[in-house]
Amino acid sequence: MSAIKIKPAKLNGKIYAPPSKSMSHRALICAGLSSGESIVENVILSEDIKATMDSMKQLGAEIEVSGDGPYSTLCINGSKGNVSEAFINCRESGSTLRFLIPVGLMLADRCTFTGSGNLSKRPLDVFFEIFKRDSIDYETNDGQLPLWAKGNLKGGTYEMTGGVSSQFISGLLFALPLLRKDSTIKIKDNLESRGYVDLTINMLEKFGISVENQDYRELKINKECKYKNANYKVEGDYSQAAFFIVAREIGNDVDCLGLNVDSLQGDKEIVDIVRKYDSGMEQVTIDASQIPDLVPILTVLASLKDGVTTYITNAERLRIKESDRLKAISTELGKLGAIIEERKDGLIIKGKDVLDGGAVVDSWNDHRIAMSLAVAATRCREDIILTDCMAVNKSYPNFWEDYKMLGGEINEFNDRQ
Ligand SMILES: O=C(O)C1=C[C@@H](OP(=O)(O)O)[C@@H](O)[C@H](O)C1
Ligand SMILES: C=C(OP(=O)(O)O)C(=O)O
Repeated sequence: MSAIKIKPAKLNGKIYAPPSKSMSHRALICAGLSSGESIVENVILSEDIKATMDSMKQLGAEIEVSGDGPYSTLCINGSKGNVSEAFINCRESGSTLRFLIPVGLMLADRCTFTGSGNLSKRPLDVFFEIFKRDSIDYETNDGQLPLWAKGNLKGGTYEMTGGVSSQFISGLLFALPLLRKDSTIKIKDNLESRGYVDLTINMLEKFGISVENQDYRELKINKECKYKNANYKVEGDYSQAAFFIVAREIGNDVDCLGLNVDSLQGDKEIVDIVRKYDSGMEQVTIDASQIPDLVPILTVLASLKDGVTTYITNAERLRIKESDRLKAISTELGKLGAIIEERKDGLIIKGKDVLDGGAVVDSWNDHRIAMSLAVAATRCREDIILTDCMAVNKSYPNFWEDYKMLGGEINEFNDRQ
C-alpha cells in the first residue's frame, strides 16, 4: 500500500496514545549501557526504534523482544563495551544517529554509520567539531553518510551550539558518563528543543546518572556516575497524540487517552495551544523553536480556524527534518485549498471553515506530513489521494489501522479506480 484514497469522514471513538518514541530510544540506550538486566515495557517497534535496537545490539547489548500485541517488552542486558567493529544502520532516524555517534565511539573501536531517506543530508557538523577537539579519526562522503569514525571522547568541557539540534547534546549526555571523568557541556547560545534534553536527563536519572543542569547553559556529569539497570514502562507520546487532539479540535469526536499529565515531553504544549485558539483571538503566534514536531499538525489546525490568522515563527530548523517540513506541509495543504504563505523561518496561515480536497498529495516520505494530511482529509469537501502513505512506519506503524478503527475511510488506490 503506497497510495490511498481517503474519503472525508468524521472520526469517532477513543484511542490510547501510542508509547513515546523519544522515551523508547532513551530507555533502550540507557538499558544498553547498564550492567545487568533491564526490562523496558510498552515499546512500538517502529522503524526508528528498530534502528536504535539493532544498533545497540551491534554495540554489544543483548536484547530479547517479547509480546504479541502492538507493543513489545524488551529484556536488555547492557553492553560490555568490547566491540571491535560496529556497523550502525540508523535507517531514517536522526535520534539514533545523533545519540549513537558518541555512544558508539565509547563502546566500539571502529564504527560505520549509515542511513537512508533524508538522514544523510541532516547536519552533523556539531560532532565534526568535537571529533577535531578530541582527535577522533573520521571520514564521510563529503560531509554526508556513511560516516566512519575511530577514537575516544576525552571528557572535560565541550562547548556547543544549542541552535541546530538538541540531539547532539543528548548524544553526548548518554556517552560522557562512560568516561568516568568530570565533564561539562557548555551551551553557547539558546537551546532549542530543550524539552528533549529534559527527557534525556530524566531517563539518565532513572538509570543511575545524575546531571547537574545549570539553566541549560552548563550540564555537568560527575566522574562517580555509573549506569545502573532499571525497569521502565514507556509513557504515551504527546507528539503522536497531537494528531488526535487536533482531529478533535477540527470537528471529529475523538478522545485520546493514556497521556501522563505530568509528562516532561515538550510536545505536551499541544494542549495549551488548542486552548489558546479556543479563547477567540483573531491572530495566534506560535513559537516553534521548542516544539518542532508539532508544526505539521498545527498547520492543519490553523488552516481550519476560520477567521484566525496564525503565525508560526522560529521554525527554520523544520527544513532539516525528514523533509523540509515548512515546504512540504505548505505545498500539500495548499493543494487541498489551505491558504498558507511560506516564510524563510515560518508560515502564515489564514484559517478557513473547510478545505476543498479533490487533489493528489504526497507525504514527502515524512511520517508527520502523512499523518497531518490524514487528519486534514477529515475536513475536506472531496476525497484526497495520498501517495507514499507508509512513511508512517517511521514512528507509528499502526497509524492507518487506528485511523480506520476510528471510522476513517481509506482505500488502497490504484490508477484504474
Ligand atoms: O531527542 C529527541 O527525541 C528528538 C529531538 C527533536 O529534534 P531536534 O532537537 O533536532 O529539534 C525532535 O524533532 C525529534 O523528533 C526527537
Ligand atoms: C524529526 C523526527 O525524528 P528524528 O529526528 O529522530 O529523525 C520526528 O520524529 O519527527
